[in-house]
Amino acid sequence: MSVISLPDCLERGGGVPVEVEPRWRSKATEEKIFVTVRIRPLNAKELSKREFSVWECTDDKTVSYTYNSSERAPFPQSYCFDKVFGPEIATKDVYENGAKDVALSALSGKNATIFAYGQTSSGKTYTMNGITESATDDIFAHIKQHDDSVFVIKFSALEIYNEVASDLLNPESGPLRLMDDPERGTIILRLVEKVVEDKNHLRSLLDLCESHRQVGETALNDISSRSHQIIRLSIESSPRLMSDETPVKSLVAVLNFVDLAGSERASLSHSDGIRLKEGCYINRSLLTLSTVIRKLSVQDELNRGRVGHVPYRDSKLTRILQSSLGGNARTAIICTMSSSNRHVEQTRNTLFFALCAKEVTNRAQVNMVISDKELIKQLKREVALLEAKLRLSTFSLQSSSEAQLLEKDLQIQKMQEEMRLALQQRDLAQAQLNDVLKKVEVEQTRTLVLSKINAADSMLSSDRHTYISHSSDDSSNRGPNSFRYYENETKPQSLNDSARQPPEIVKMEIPEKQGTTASTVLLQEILKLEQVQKELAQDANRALEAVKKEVECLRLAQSGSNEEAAESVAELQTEISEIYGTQITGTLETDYTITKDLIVEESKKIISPNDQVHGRLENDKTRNGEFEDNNADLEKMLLNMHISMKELGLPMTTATDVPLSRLHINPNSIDSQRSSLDSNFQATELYLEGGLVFDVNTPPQAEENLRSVHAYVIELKEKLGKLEYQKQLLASRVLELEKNENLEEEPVLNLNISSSPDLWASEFSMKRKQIFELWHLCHVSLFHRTQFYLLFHGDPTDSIYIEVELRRLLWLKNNHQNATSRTIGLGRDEQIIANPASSMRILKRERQSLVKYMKIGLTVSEREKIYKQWDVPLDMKQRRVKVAYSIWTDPYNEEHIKMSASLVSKLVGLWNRHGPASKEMFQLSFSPPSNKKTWSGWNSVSNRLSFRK
Ligand SMILES: Nc1ncnc2c1ncn2[C@@H]1O[C@H](COP(=O)(O)OP(=O)(O)OP(=O)(O)O)[C@@H](O)[C@H]1O
Repeated sequence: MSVISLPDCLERGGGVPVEVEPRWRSKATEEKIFVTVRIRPLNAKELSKREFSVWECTDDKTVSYTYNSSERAPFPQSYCFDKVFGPEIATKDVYENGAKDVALSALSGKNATIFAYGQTSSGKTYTMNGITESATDDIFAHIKQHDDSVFVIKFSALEIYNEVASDLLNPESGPLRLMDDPERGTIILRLVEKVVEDKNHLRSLLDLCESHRQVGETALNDISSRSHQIIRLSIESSPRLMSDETPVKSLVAVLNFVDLAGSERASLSHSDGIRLKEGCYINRSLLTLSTVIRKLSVQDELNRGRVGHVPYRDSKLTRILQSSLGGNARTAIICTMSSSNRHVEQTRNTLFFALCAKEVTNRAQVNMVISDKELIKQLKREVALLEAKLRLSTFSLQSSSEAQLLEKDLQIQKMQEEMRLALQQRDLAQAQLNDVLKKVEVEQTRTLVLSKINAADSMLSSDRHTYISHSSDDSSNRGPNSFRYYENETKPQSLNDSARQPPEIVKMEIPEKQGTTASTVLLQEILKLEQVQKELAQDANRALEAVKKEVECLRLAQSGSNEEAAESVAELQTEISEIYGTQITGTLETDYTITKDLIVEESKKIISPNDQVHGRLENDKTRNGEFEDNNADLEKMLLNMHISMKELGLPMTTATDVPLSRLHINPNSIDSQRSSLDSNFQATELYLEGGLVFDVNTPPQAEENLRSVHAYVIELKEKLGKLEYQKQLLASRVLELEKNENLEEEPVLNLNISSSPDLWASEFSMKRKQIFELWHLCHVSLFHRTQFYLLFHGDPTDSIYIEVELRRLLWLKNNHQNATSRTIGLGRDEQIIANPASSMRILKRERQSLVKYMKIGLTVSEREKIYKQWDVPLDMKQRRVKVAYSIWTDPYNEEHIKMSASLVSKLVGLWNRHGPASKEMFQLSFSPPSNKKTWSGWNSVSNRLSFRK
């Protein structure tokens, strides 16, 4: 326990400490010195001398001079204080209202000082005795009420007489020495301090001190105090603990009761000698006190918060009361005064002192003494608190740094994002620029293509118009009876509708200007078209290869032994099947299935066991084994060839379906893609074989590819047409073999092909004229004539076809001459073509069809042009009938034949776009096969000829 106890003090310093140094103090509380004024009533002596009262309390805080008061008086007439007690106020009330609150502060650890100031005989001792008694009573009452705490009250007393401090409990100890301690203030050495046991003990001590105090008789006071007396109670309080426990902390405070000696005038007090000397010391010390108070008050007003020089050391009184005057204590001053008119001047001095004291500010603190252990704990807590504050500040600093780093990172990320967006914008701008450049390039290309197309369009305008008119005409115009040779008959039930539908032109219409369309879309479409063209070229190459092989088959069949030819043909046919086996997909497969059945059926008709021809062949077997084998090989070859051609897809399906199927193009997808094309391009069309329509605005390279493929397909079809015609040749060969059934040698086709081109040219011209005459005599189909005429122009490779046609016609002419007898044993077709009447009916029906086609397929101007060409008056009735019955009527007029073929081909769709009829521009197609033929030409193959609308 670090509480400085009395024994410790004695041992340590050999004296009695007048002040206990606390180890801990609370925050100071500033307050003014509590100043009150008490007016003593006139005593008997004063009354006897006819003195009278000139002061009175105008209220509880104001004392006023009441005698001859004048505004012109040099002194204030009224003085205000914290409290003013009149003559009738008891000391107890003065304590309660002017000292108790300050006195009891000592119980809560605050130093307290209560002293009385006034002239001699004004009632200071009288008042302070009562205050001390009341305070001690209250203190002990408090102790009694707070038994949870332990209180230690220590009593000490001293007086300052003639500026000598003496211990009132031990007056023989001599003058007390004062010592200044920087921390503890003024220490009174060897001052006896006694622990107060109880209230009585305290009273006895007080009595003891009173007995030791210096008093003397003066004129003003019989028992005049000639010294300044300081009664000090040191009060320590701590929580009550167990007996073996040491209190952790305690409150320590001192309570000073100061009874000053009264200022006096020697003239009034009649002091002399010792009394005068005492009076001088008293007045001097009081003057110092007044000076300190005045200094403190003035300094407090002018230099608030700053401590200037205060002459505490000028007197022992002020040195001892230093802490109570502007220091760590609560102070209450009771200024006593007599209301007698005789002491007005002294009273004014007292009031002036009181006014100054009222301005002095004290800073009282709670004084606490704590144990070393608790002190260590307290220090540790303070250290921990400081460390926490340090860490907090460090953390705040780090947090601030981290926050700054995070902010920098965010700024970097933001800048990076902005940079990325900027790059995107740059790329987008670059892409837009590229688009613009491409668009310009495409526009230039389009302009170039349009110029080319316009040039070509002038040539093709009539042709295109034909197609467009077919395509755009109201279906009612064509009607179910239009443009088919089987309309008037029962339609074949085995065919699906799509296979029997007239070929539709897939019109790739480019929408009119619809605003800006991305040029990239157009480029993509062009690339797609180029890809399609490549695929078409590949298919065409395969088709060419197959056709070559078929031609080789035929040639092998025409030369060498029959057995070797049959084997070679079989092998080649297998290869052809393999070539096309992987090409037919999608819709073509459906067509292929249907067509295949029809082919088989048709082939069976050709070589049917029930067929009369076949029957005759069967009979021939029995007569000639070699001929039997030969006929069988021929039949197989015919069948295989027919199947192969069907598998090619080109001749056995509609002209429109084949290319789309083989190109794997879905018309719907074309429409959808077409709709996305740039509307800036004018809607024009380029018609290709099979009804596929290509955009004429394709780039030059694409257009060139298209034309190349177009020509190639035409060539393929031409070759296929020749193959078909070869079949006719072989069929006629069969008939010829039947006719020459008595021949023992194998019927070998002797074609006598001229080796010299010049000889062949003249031979071709001669034989073709024969063919023209025979066509006319045998009433051969106009369509067949047209087809043959447009297909063969005298190439050396055409010799075989010319020869076959000529022999067939000769055979037919002979049959016509013996029509009645020769029809027996022939097939239905053969019976028809062998019958001149039937041929004539067929021919008439063809002419009637042409009349109808001229109305449907031609414009008025085109018809008028034809009328002029055929010398038909425009005002003539039935002009179309006249034309239809004029064509193919003069077998000896080359120009007439040329005009006839041109007109028929135009009407039925075999249009020659580039001037004179040529094989390249001849478009051969086959109508859907029919189980029940409604019309028959002069052979079964030509009967299937269909024409484009
Ligand atoms: N308020 C009072 N009511 C009645 N009598 C009083 C009062 N105050 C003082 N007296 C009487 O006046 C006389 C002088 O009082 P007291 O001794 O207390 O004065 P003092 O100021 O202490 O004088 P000194 O300074 O000379 O010691 C005493 O007889 C006292 O009983």
